[in-house]
Amino acid sequence: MDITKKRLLGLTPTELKTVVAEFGMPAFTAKQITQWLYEKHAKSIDEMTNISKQNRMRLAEEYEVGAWEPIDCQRSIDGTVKYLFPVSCGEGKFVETVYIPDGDRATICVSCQVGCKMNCLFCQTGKQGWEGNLTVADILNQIYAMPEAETLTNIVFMGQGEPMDNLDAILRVCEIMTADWGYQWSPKRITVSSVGVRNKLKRYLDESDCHVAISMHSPLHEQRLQLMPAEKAMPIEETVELLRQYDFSHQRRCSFEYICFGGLNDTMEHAKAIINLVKGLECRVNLIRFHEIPDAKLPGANETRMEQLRDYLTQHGVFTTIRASRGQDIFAACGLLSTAHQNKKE
Ligand SMILES: C[S@@+](CC[C@H](N)C(=O)[O-])C[C@H]1O[C@@H](n2cnc3c(N)ncnc32)[C@H](O)[C@@H]1O
Ligand code: SF4
Repeated sequence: MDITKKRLLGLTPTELKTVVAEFGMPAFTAKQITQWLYEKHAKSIDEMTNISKQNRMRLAEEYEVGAWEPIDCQRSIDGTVKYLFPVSCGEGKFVETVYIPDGDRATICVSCQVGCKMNCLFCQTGKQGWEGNLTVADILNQIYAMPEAETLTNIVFMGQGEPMDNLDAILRVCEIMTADWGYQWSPKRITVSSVGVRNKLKRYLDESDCHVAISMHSPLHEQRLQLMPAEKAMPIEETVELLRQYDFSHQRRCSFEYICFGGLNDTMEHAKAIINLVKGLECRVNLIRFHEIPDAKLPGANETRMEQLRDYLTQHGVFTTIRASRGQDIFAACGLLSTAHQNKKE
């Protein structure tokens, strides 16, 4: 990691062509670098052995690959691993990234911001406040430099931050992950989660084929507003109305995340309102247990009511599952990520 150098990671073939042209190198060098980055996952310019030694040395004067290793990791008893990655959006800043193995699947939960502006009442990242947007290289690096990178089957943008608030970078990462010249992943393996942000969500839906997950948490305007200030700018009804304009009946999936707060948002009134809200939209609902955070006086999930909610919604045509809480013992579960402490320490 050399912060005085520019990073190749995150650049597209077109951008790499500009870079090599500036050095007076042949245009095909851009293709070679693209392959070293996104097919062979080289960690250093020196590994790019089909580029002449002299050109590698010239490139390395200004650039590095930019694969920055995690500086810390914590392991949960359930196999989940939480990494602490350095990022470039401000001195001494870090984000957390979670590796979640599950049978023959392995999911990475990626962060896109240091903290978050959205200030949801129940979220530890929200409590941190916003400290900066990650660059494309910072986001991609969490996948690139994760020790388990080769085993990954799925990516979820459900770590720190609101993806629609850093949309250019998110779209670029999705492009690199799915492009023929990139990782060549199917968009079906990537899910971007959002609270719903006006104009941005539409742009994401238009410009990407990856799945979308919307954090609903209440179908009722007043209650959602209390839990999530973002409801003011883009009410859940408007979000659903927008989603109705897209086709989720084939490859692309639309899901809603719903944290269960016992007695607060898991009643029959809520169940009926959810069914009414999503009527006619091809979607599924994921119920999540509330992972308690300090200073948020919200009730934990009631398991029985959660199961009743799941069954009622499913019986009424809204396929619903309960998401397993993973990595709770190392504060890696949904909504528990925060780097406020590490950032300050630095
Ligand atoms: C941390 S957010 C990041 C993605 C995006 N900002 C969003 O809100 O959808 C990922 C998911 O974690 C959920 N979450 C946040 N705080 C939580 C908590 N304390 N317990 C359980 N889930 C939580 C969010 O509502 C969201 O569905
Ligand atoms: S739940 Fe998502 S949008 Fe809300 S504060 Fe946390 S990270 Fe931000």
